[in-house]
Amino acid sequence: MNETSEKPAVLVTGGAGYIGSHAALALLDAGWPVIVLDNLVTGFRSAVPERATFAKGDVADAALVGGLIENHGIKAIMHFAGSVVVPESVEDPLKYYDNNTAKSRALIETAVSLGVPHFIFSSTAATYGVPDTIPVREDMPTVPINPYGRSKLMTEWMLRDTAAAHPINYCALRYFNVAGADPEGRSGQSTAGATHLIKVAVEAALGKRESVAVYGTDYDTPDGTGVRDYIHVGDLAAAHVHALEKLIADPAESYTLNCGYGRGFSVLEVLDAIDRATNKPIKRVMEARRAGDPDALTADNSAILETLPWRPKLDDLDTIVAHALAWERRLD
Ligand SMILES: NC(=O)c1ccc[n+]([C@@H]2O[C@H](COP(=O)([O-])OP(=O)(O)OC[C@H]3O[C@@H](n4cnc5c(N)ncnc54)[C@H](O)[C@@H]3O)[C@@H](O)[C@H]2O)c1
Ligand SMILES: O=c1ccn([C@@H]2O[C@H](COP(=O)(O)OP(=O)(O)O[C@H]3O[C@H](CO)[C@@H](O)[C@H](O)[C@H]3O)[C@@H](O)[C@H]2O)c(=O)[nH]1
Repeated sequence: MNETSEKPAVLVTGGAGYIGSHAALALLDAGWPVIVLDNLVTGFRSAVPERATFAKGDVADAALVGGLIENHGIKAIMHFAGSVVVPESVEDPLKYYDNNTAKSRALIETAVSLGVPHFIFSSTAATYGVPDTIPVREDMPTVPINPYGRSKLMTEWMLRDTAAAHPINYCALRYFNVAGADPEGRSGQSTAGATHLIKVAVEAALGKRESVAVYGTDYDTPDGTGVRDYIHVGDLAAAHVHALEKLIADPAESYTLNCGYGRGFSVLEVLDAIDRATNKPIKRVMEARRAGDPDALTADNSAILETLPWRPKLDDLDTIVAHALAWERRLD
């Protein structure tokens, strides 16, 4: 029996990027044919798995997207394509409202017009802003504090309203802090000029940066540095495959789910883990707080655990760091 031929192809936008390339691998491993659509603005052609079909282009190009949907019999879209740098969204908000909001609207419209029944969206914990209490639940207020978070929240709203009006269901996955790399070394984060803590710190550990800035040591946390819920990109990719299966099984239901482990690590704990892994201390430079950073942000993940058969398998900080380091070494 050929498992692959039984499953319809999935359109993965942003599949040449960090998280999308891991999701493409997870889909292929589970027997789903994958069509990657990416304009390579921040992604890499080499990150697209060999077993996937690649189309270079923009998610707002309705003729291109429509052709892919019709030619490949697409029944589900996983939408990772977007702009992801929070400080840049403050400096250039219209770029974010264009690439994340307006272009998502165009993609959703193409999906609806061609009857694509399922849509999975990369949302973010940034939709919560600075929550009053942690761990944060999906039904708590969404008050984003930057254009990036607002650009993503608006797309969640468009999906909610569209699913109420048209025969399409969706799953918005709100990622917490994504880190690590494919355990088999097939993909990882190659982003140029990355700002994410674990990526920056493994670059420093391997001598690609002088030091790591610790942004703020006076937060209301046990050691004074910011606390975040780091989720391994492999577990996150697996959650997408489960979400797809759930949308197909329950076509009348849509979901908004936190993707995190429900526990946090401080900046210093992350740097300690990397020091342990390399047996060499990274140079730390204590700096002022970065604007807009909450003290602590962790996920209440009971909804995803109740809704999907997803279970974390790589939820260990040392594992996340080891895989991030292994990928960073391969980039040399
Ligand atoms: N990295 C994180 O910690 C994190 C956290 C929460 C949410 N997210 C979301 O996850 C998604 C993927 O993020 P990532 O970290 O993999 O970023 P990334 O930059 O590595 O990937 C984004 C990909 O989308 C492509 N792209 C951008 N605009 C496009 C367009 N208009 N048409 C076609 N392709 C386009 C880029 O070339 C790139 O390959 C984003 O939507 C992001 O907002 C990421
Ligand atoms: O060089 C650095 C980078 C970060 N940090 C701190 O490390 C923590 C994590 O920061 P970072 O890795 O930049 O992630 P966040 O700012 O928490 O935001 C990420 O996680 C969000 C979800 O929570 C996503 O929406 C965003 O896209 C993504 O940038 C924060 O306390 C930062 O202040 C440092 O101290 N030094």
